[in-house]
Amino acid sequence: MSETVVVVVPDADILASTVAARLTIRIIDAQAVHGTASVVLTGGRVAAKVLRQLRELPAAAAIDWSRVDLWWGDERFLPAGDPDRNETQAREAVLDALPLDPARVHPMPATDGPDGDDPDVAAARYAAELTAGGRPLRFDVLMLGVGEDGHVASLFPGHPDARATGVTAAVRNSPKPPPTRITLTMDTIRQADEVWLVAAGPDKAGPIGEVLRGGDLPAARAQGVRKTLFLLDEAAASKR
Ligand SMILES: O=C1O[C@H](COP(=O)(O)O)[C@@H](O)[C@H](O)[C@H]1O
Repeated sequence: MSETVVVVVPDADILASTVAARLTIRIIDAQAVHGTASVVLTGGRVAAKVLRQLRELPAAAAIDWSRVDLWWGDERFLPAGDPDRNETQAREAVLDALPLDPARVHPMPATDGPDGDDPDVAAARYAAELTAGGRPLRFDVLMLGVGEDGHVASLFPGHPDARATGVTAAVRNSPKPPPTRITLTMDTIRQADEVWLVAAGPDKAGPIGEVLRGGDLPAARAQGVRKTLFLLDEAAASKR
């Protein structure tokens, strides 16, 4: 039975530092239990703040970064290095400064990658990477930002691609730019041990309130196998 916990802290800066601290401990604990840790990163403003905080956290020195697998929950389908790519933002925030094993860093394909600008083939390539060698879809922690409309990853409310099945999906005509994206499906998100929904600011209060009241938004269906954690600042939690 999955547990849902709501944590509210005063503001976005404190949220970023507490999420970074939780992530650090979660990775250390996962490595103690099974040697490695698998983390799914999200894009968006609060995610970048969380990653930047990792740079400042003394406890992060206890992580063996060479045994961390990094995946992404969604990606804006743009050329490699584009500043709007979630990967680029994560690299700039902290990844480029960490002693990661490049073979364990798994960005979603870019439009100038091996499949060109075909998002279906790129999404299929990522699904194959996720399941390579019969690897089970299991993540220690999967972080998600929450859009003003209640989207998570690139699963937008009412959008047909949000109902995609399989491991990953290509998204076209996204209501939020850029229009073409790659995303984990909801089925894949729900394979994570822990799902963390991280939201800050008054613009997130409406969807967060709706989700916590059991509304029918993608963010309401994003639940972990063991735990679903809402990590909010007071503004985002103000319409609970
Ligand atoms: O486009 C995206 O937006 C959401 C939310 O971003 P935010 O800046 O409002 O926090 C993000 O979770 C997603 O990964 C990203 O592709």
